[in-house]
Amino acid sequence: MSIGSAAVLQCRDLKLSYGSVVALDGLSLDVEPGVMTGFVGPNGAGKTSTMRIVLGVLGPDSGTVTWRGAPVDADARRRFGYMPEERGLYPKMRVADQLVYLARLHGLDGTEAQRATDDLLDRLGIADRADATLESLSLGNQQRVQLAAALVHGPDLLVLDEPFSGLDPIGVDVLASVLQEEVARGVPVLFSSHQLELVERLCDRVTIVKDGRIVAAGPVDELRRRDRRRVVRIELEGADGAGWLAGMPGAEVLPSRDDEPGLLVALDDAADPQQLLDRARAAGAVTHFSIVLPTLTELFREVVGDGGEETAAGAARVEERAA
Ligand SMILES: Nc1ncnc2c1ncn2[C@@H]1O[C@H](COP(=O)(O)OP(=O)(O)OP(=O)(O)O)[C@@H](O)[C@H]1O
Repeated sequence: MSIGSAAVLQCRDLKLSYGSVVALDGLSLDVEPGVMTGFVGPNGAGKTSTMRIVLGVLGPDSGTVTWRGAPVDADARRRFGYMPEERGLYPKMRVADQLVYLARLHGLDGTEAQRATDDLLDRLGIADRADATLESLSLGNQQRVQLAAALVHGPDLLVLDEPFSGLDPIGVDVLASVLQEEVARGVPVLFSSHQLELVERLCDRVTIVKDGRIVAAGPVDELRRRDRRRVVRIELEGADGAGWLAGMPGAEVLPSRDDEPGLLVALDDAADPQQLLDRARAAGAVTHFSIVLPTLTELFREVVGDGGEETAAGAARVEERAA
């Protein structure tokens, strides 16, 4: 995996078990300044556990977390912004009041706290809800307040557990642009998500976790380019479906993509694109044949899929090449 020397936050060899359940199995993770890092993986892979350890909500069984080269202590953590999965603001308290309260807990004086609150509610498009109780807001607007709570003290690092879940496209855009502003100020952002198209669109880097270990990490485009599989896009006249591909070794038909018409076929190391073209020609008139990059979703399916040894080997190769 890629271990960047510029990383400000470094998790090394984190191990954590809940009783007999191994949640983290030697997980190492880097977060660099001014970089948006997507933290993705299947349900139960260990994302929330990692984030809780970074924020000191949980202690690991072993392993270290350092911030700017030193072990993370309470002072450093006060400078972190965290949006936990379990959310946890006060439902009956007015939105602005609780943001001011949280900012003051983090050491801002009354004027600064009020200014930061007004500014954030404005940036997040909910200034008109400042005097409403949290519970009276729609879920999407409550989520915006949760992000405001993570940001109100001007943190040095943002760690966000599924900040986009349940948001409509406008809510996604609002949150995304606020996060991009933070990244532009140099604040590293680490967020978990199952919305891989969104991660691909927003993130500079992605870290993929499976079974408590990182299986791929690096710049999104680099991981896509370095995937061991080639994805071929074929347009074929005179043949329906993909029956003509049946039995070709190392070839797998992928789900269609909105932005790429035709048939998408992933070829592994052993498969020969020339053989694919020959077969296509035998089946009909080939009007298009090109190599396209896999999407993050396709890459994710490959490295975390339940394909047994072959998939694990593929994951190791992606990891190796990203190093
Ligand atoms: N409090 C707990 N007690 C027992 N097991 C737990 C506890 N919290 C998490 N686990 C287990 O630890 C593993 C990692 O869970 P974790 O919540 O970190 O994964 P995740 O990647 O955040 O999952 P998701 O995408 O579903 O939120 C899972 O097997 C989970 O069932």
